[in-house]
Amino acid sequence: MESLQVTRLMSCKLSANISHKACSFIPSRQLGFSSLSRRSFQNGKLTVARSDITENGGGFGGLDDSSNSNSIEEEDDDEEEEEKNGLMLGLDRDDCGSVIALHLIPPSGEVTIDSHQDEAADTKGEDEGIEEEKGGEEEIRSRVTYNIVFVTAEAAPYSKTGGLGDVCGSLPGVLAGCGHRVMVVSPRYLNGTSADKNFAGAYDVDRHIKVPCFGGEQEVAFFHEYKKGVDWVFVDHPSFHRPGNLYGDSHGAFGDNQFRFTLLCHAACEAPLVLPLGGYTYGEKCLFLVNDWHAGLVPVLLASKYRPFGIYKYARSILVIHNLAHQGVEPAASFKNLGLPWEWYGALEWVFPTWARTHALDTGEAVNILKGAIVTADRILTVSKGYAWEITTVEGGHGLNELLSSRRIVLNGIVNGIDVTEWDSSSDEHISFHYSADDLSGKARCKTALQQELGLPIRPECPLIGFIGRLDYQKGIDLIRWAIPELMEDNVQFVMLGSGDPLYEDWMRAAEKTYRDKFRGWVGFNVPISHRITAGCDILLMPSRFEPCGLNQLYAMRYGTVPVVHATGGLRDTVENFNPYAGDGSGEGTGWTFSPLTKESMLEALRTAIMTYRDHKSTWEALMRRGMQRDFTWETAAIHYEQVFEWACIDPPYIT
Ligand SMILES: Nc1ncnc2c1ncn2[C@@H]1O[C@H](COP(=O)(O)OP(=O)(O)O[C@H]2O[C@H](CO)[C@@H](O)[C@H](O)[C@H]2O)[C@@H](O)[C@H]1O
Repeated sequence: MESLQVTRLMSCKLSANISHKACSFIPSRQLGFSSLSRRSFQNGKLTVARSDITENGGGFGGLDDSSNSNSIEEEDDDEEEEEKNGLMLGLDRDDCGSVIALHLIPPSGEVTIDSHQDEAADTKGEDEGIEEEKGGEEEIRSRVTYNIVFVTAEAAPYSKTGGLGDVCGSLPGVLAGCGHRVMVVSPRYLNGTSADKNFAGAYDVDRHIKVPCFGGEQEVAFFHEYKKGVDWVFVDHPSFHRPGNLYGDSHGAFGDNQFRFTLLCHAACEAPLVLPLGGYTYGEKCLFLVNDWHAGLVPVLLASKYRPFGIYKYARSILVIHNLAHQGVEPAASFKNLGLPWEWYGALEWVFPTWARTHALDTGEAVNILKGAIVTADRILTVSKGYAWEITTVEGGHGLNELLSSRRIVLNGIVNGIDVTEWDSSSDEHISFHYSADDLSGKARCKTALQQELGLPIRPECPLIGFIGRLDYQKGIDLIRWAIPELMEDNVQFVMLGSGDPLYEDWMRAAEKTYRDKFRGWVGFNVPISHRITAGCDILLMPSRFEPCGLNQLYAMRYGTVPVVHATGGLRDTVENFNPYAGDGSGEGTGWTFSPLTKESMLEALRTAIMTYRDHKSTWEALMRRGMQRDFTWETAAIHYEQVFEWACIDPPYIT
């Protein structure tokens, strides 16, 4: 297939009926123009401007007005002139007869034709934007760009309870920087606190749709903000407006989370079709990045509700698993609420093992949304290679290991990147003193500032250990709790920041009273404090039971804070265990990894780290510097993501 470079923008004007209603089982028809078409609505007419073309000769005669409701008019004299000289080669239509692409050639001879054929261009087809770069002498490299739609329950800074928010807040911008068109669809949460102002820059795009689910038609609206090259789309519905955090409040998880995230998924499937962002829709040839169970209905909807009617034939979905422990499991009877055809029950069907049932008459039947995503997504990603393997094992599979093993061929792990602008010790707005690998003096000052802020004795020489994270079984908080009495006998200080399980919140408050000179437990979610702890501590402890990737150890290394972590998942992949004998005796590694997950092995690793900190200053500084110099940028991770995008598009859709 030949790929082309376009140097001229063509525009033509289409009038079209743009009213849209979310489809129930007969999808509404829509115009899904190919990836680089631009659309805007003026005076009730749809203006289309395309910046890409396909190669060949021909004329405007390719457009057959009689066969669809669209008509093309010339816009003004200049454009008339362009159109006279330019060429329209024809139209692509979907099975419903809707126009999904125009084949145009610009008027002047400004098209360059690349006869280079590569695998991606061969398989991608002409709907993808393809840029060429000329490098070296004769080398020609093609670059495929995609219309990417992230679907996620969190995206920082708009919404965040943990690492999912970090990833979906930063990766989209990096992919946009690589030339992709990127939309992020997430809920518009309002909880009556100052956090609501995060959404102040997003405006109602005046496209209300009715989602057929939960026994009726639920009306949702879309808000939009274009920032950092990304279309941030927020699904608005009263169920996203309530006190508490994103998923629950002090009484526990919200009882209607299945409803709320069903709305998100239906709305996310409609967004590329109905939202004229920047004047033109994404169209149906897009790549959905479906994050965790909250977004898990998206690939099921593509397969069951859209593709049978010819919509999203060329779309692909990639399920990104950030945490397999949360699967969106609800009673089987709730299936009827999800807005899926009955015959798709099997995709979500889930039967609890006998031992997990509540009573003798309990059949254990349930629906499992993440399972539905695993069996319908085109590809599956997790956030580290180690975790990609772990979830195929009985120990790490949370009951889905066999299913995931059966899809091993499309399962990959890519270690998360971090936002190196937000997490930069030389410019971080949340810390009082700045530093870098070349000049670490600011770090010592951050430590004393933190001790002062927390009301701990200011002791520069005393090892300061930190923990930041959700107070959850996953994070191994119970292990810290057991170890604290012993650890507090040592000459150390310990600070914890976290919220979650009230049991551990209460324990942190109590421990602070017991060990007044050594322990601080900050209960709550506080981003500036998390930066100050990361900068001010000497050691960051992460005894996670399992950890798909983990971000805090990456932030810690970047800030010269040495991680001590349980050797699991992404922690094992990213923290290189210190080896004092390697590197001709100068040592190698960026921290300590311990295993098994016991109080004893954790304390042993911590004590080795403390001893190194106290007695081997130069070795310690070398450890800090090696961590600070590691590349955890999203730019590196994005290259791997692009590879997976390419693979996703090479294969036909998994469910056709
Ligand atoms: N009380 C608090 N105050 C301020 N900030 C707080 C905080 N508690 C947590 N955070 C912040 O939330 C983020 C947590 O990220 P993690 O990757 O460690 O965990 P999480 O388990 O949420 O994410 C899941 O998804 C991510 C992303 O893929 C995976 O890395 C991870 O392994 C997986 O469990 C960090 O930015 C951290 O600083």
